[in-house]
Amino acid sequence: MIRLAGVGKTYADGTVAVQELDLDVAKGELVCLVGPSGCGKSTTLKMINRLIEPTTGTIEIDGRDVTREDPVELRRGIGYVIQQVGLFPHQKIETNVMTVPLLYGESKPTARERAHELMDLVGLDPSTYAGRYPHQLSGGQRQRVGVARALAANPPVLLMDEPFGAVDPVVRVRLQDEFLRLQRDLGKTVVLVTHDIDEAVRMGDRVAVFATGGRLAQYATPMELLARPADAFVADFVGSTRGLRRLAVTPLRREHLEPMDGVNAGDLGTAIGLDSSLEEALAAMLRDDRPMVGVKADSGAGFVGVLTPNGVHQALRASLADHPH
Ligand SMILES: Nc1ncnc2c1ncn2[C@@H]1O[C@H](COP(=O)(O)OP(=O)(O)OP(=O)(O)O)[C@@H](O)[C@H]1O
Repeated sequence: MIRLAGVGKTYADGTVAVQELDLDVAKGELVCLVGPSGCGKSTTLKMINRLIEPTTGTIEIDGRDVTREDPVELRRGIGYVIQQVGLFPHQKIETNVMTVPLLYGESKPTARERAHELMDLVGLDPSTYAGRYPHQLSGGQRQRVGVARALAANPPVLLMDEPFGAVDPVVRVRLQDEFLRLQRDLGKTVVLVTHDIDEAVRMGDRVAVFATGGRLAQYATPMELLARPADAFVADFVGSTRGLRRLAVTPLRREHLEPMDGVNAGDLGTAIGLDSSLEEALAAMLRDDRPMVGVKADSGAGFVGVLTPNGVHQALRASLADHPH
């Protein structure tokens, strides 16, 4: 869907922001670009929608060279979400979101209807928020408006630059979850820039780790990245606690459960679902202060087994085996 080949950017003052970058993003995939400050993440993103022109290489979207597209046309097919949402301060939220449909020649009533739909989609009740002004919203709510506006033209591609950067950590996680849920239905092709490795491994189908000087150090699934960092730079960047992070991206597996034989269901704490991560499983054991947690296929059903810390260990090891060198 998006293909960067040999892409480089050297700014006029000689700063090499990105060098020889090859990166492909499949249709419907969410890719996170992560790395320390100044490593060329935003520059890369802005080259995709031609806010910045590359010095070398080619960028294709759906097989079409973006440098040959009219930039205005190009950007219609690409939603762009930035940290400073860039809402018009003197216009109501509704009007802010309506801007894009109006731009496409929709009538006012249709544009308004579409704006309300989009507000609903991002969890802002139009009956409460349509008439408010940007300063009357929280940072998280403003961010949602930014996402709604970026989705207004129903673009197949979304570029997001630190979209959840301006909010506190709790709201941040909530926005991440909301966006992931939305993305499950929308299936956009998304490139998301973040400096936060936790955000990258939570959100990304694949994660591109950039090193200073715009070098792509590793491009892999979150699990691979955490289990097998490509070099010392990536290992350092994902941190010495990467084993803990792996818990969050490793699903529990039926084969690592132990049978219920001899376990009294009444002795178990709150059950977890078969679709839980190992992190959720361990969290449940710690919360309920039990040495095991009961697992159910769905909340109404009976137990399929119990997971113990030993099972967690087995599951982690098995996930490593899935990702050989
Ligand atoms: N217009 C410009 N002229 C010269 N150098 C620039 C320009 N814009 C960015 N740079 C430099 O290019 C490098 C990459 O910048 P970029 O904004 O892409 O990094 P980033 O990884 O997104 O950083 P951050 O996480 O801090 O936003 C930096 O060294 C930056 O100082």
